[in-house]
Amino acid sequence: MKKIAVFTSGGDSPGMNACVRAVVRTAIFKGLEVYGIYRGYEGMIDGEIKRLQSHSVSNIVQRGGTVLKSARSMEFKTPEGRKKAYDNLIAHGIEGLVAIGGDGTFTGAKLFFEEYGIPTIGCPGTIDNDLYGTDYTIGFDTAVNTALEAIDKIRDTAAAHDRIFFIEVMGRDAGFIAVESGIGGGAEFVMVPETKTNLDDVVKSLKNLRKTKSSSIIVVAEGDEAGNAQTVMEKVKAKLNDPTKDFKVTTLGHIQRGGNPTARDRVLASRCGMSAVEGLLAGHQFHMAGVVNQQVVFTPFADCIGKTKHLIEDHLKLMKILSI
Ligand SMILES: Nc1ncnc2c1ncn2[C@@H]1O[C@H](COP(=O)(O)OP(=O)(O)OP(=O)(O)O)[C@@H](O)[C@H]1O
Ligand SMILES: O=P(O)(O)OC[C@H]1O[C@](O)(CO)[C@@H](O)[C@@H]1O
Repeated sequence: MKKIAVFTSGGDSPGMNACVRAVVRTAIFKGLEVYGIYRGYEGMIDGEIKRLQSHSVSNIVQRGGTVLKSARSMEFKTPEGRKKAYDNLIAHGIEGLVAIGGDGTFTGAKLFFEEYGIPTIGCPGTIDNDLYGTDYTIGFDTAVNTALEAIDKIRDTAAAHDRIFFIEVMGRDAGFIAVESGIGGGAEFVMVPETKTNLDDVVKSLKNLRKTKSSSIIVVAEGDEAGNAQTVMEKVKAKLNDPTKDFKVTTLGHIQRGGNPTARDRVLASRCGMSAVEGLLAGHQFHMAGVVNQQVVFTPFADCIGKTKHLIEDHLKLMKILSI
């Protein structure tokens, strides 16, 4: 293998740049030519492919977002789009790919490999942490810390005004950000898509808490089956039916996706990037390079997207015990 390309796809996540840098520098170290594909699969289809040198990735390890840009490409979901992408890769002589993204990115990569046979290694780049085959995804730690900082600040107002705050964090299908920011931020309740929320329990717990605490923080993952933070707040407010209580909703939104990556994310990203190139050279073809129990592990895309990564049981237990 002489020429490889790297791209970032799906939602950007802090640490993607550190990962790109590691891919580029490892590839050069190993004597390979390395190319950057801009705007994910969209750029693969449009032929936005440029040779990268070591200096192309200088001064990016500390930056959020992605210098290669990202996109959600509808065209890549079509056979015609994928054929165009393949033709562009062949025109550039690219023999291997490193895809940095989440489960959607790996779903596309698996299909593309099955159709065209270009070896592809994935790096887990998503703030959601919802990928099987790695303990943590690149960007998750930064996102949790951003959410935590916001929760700490909101708590000041909640306490000063005796308010009940519903704080919405990201996670369409996964509650990892909600649970870890909830534990770290001392939330009274966390609502996540993985477990069914009984709103009567929330109300009961708020009533009990009122005897000892005058303010409360409830962290709601955006994909909770009971609804988003606004919907949940309205339902709980109606059930609690206490006009003396002041309810507020804060949606943290995309602030969680940006910012300088934490040390943990930079190290994880660098390690996954290096391992992806080593994996390609070792003959892996449709695997994600993740880190499990401190060790690099190559997991087939089919498992990364097909198997469920469960929330840590102890974290859920902690939420119950610590919020009394
Ligand atoms: N079934 C599929 N077939 C082909 N390509 C796909 C498929 N699913 C996703 N993709 C491609 O992968 C891209 C990235 O997927 P998606 O937008 O779901 O983000 P992601 O990788 O899951 O990241 P995040 O977790 O941050 O949202 C899609 O825009 C699309 O181009
Ligand atoms: O920026 P977009 O495309 O609206 O995507 C938002 C989604 O992306 C994520 O940040 C990562 O998958 C989710 O948590 C969130 O629901």
